[in-house]
Amino acid sequence: MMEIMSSIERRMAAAWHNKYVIRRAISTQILMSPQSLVSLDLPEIWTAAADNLRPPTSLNCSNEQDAVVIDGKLIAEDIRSTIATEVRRMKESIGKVPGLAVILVGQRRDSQTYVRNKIKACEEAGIKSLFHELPEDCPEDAVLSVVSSFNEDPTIHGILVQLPLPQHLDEVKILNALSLEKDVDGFHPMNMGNLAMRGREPLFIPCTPKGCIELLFRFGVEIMGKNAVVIGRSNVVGLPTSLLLQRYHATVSVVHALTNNPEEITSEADIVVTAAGVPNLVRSNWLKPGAVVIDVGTCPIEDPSSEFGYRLVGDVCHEEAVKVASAITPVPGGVGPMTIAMLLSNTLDSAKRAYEFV
Ligand SMILES: NC(=O)C1=CN([C@@H]2O[C@H](COP(=O)(O)OP(=O)(O)OC[C@H]3O[C@@H](n4cnc5c(N)ncnc54)[C@H](OP(=O)(O)O)[C@@H]3O)[C@@H](O)[C@H]2O)C=CC1
Ligand SMILES: Nc1nc(=O)c2c([nH]1)NC[C@@H]1CN(c3ccc(C(=O)N[C@@H](CCC(=O)O)C(=O)O)cc3)C=[N+]21
Repeated sequence: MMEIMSSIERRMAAAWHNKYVIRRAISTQILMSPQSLVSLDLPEIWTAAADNLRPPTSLNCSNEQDAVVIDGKLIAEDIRSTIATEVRRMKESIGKVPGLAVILVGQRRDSQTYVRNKIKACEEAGIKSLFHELPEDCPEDAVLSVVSSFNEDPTIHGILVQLPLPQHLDEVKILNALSLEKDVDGFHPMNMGNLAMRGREPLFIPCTPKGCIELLFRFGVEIMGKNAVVIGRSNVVGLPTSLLLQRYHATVSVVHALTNNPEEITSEADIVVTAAGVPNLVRSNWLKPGAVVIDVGTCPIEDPSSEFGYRLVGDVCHEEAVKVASAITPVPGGVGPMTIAMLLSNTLDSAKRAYEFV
């Protein structure tokens, strides 16, 4: 294990160094023409930042026309199909496929939907999935024992404990029990710590932040030197997103529930990633004309006219923001599908690492 870790760390450190070597004057342009920078291999994702330095081929930083709506669903489908091809190649070459275990405690309807979507996405990509459901009132030891059995299972390369857990369970203890090499959510303190530290590289980048950055890459949004604001500072989304944006040399401000003048701070940003879970928090006066807006927020609100009596809305007042921003993600159909695609990507990376498959 130490040997694997140190070799990965060496490669990551080299990529980090390269980024500084290639650093050059920062352009004031934000939005470039759509281009694909996806890489399924973690180290390449880092070095892909270098491609961001390509001169922009088009620019749309004014509010003269409506924002480009970034179709996360379409991009996620494309990534999932690339993953499916890689999984097939792995199966044909070494007779193995990646495996993901999902643990769900309790019966929250939203969690059940997310878990179902994740399992379906695994099936479509040829990734083996194991689903373990536990009752709401199950003891902590029962969850720890399931985690431990997946830790020991060599056909499982990723373990996901669906959050939030019921109140009586110690989330920290349970997440700490996950094997570091199978922490495809990237929530283990060792992964998060390595994400935060210069010259270190995590084994996994948390899926939602990774999906947000991937969307920025795909749309040719330059990150280096830009002002970015992340609204929210949770361990799951806000914190790792701010760390990741810093890694790509944005100047990052974090806005949270106790921030004074959040709209003033946010209106300075070229890139806004919002993950507060507060519908319509971000109004048009929060946004600088031409800003790129990534809306992570996913809140169900009552809507008798929709099929299930509710619909999902983001943190951003979409109708207003499209008039000001240069690009924006919708909810649904923006970051959500990317989160799932990145989960599959992390699971594939993990299996490749385990089997030393390149
Ligand atoms: N699309 C996707 O794939 C995913 C979507 N989500 C969605 O993203 C949202 C955030 O999720 P998560 O990070 O887990 O949520 P948390 O509730 O853990 O964190 C919310 C964060 O937002 C901040 N916040 C709350 N209200 C305000 C406000 N009025 N102004 C500024 N900041 C505020 C909080 O600040 P403080 O720290 O001060 O309390 C906190 O840091 C939710 O809607 C969730 O459903 C989450 C994961 C994946
Ligand atoms: N250990 C863990 N890892 C997670 O990554 C994790 C978690 N727990 N707990 C909950 C949050 C939330 N989350 C989402 C995933 C997909 C969509 C998604 O696909 N959304 C669709 C809509 C889905 C629908 O119709 O309900 C969309 O935005 O288009 C949303 C949210 C992952 N999370």
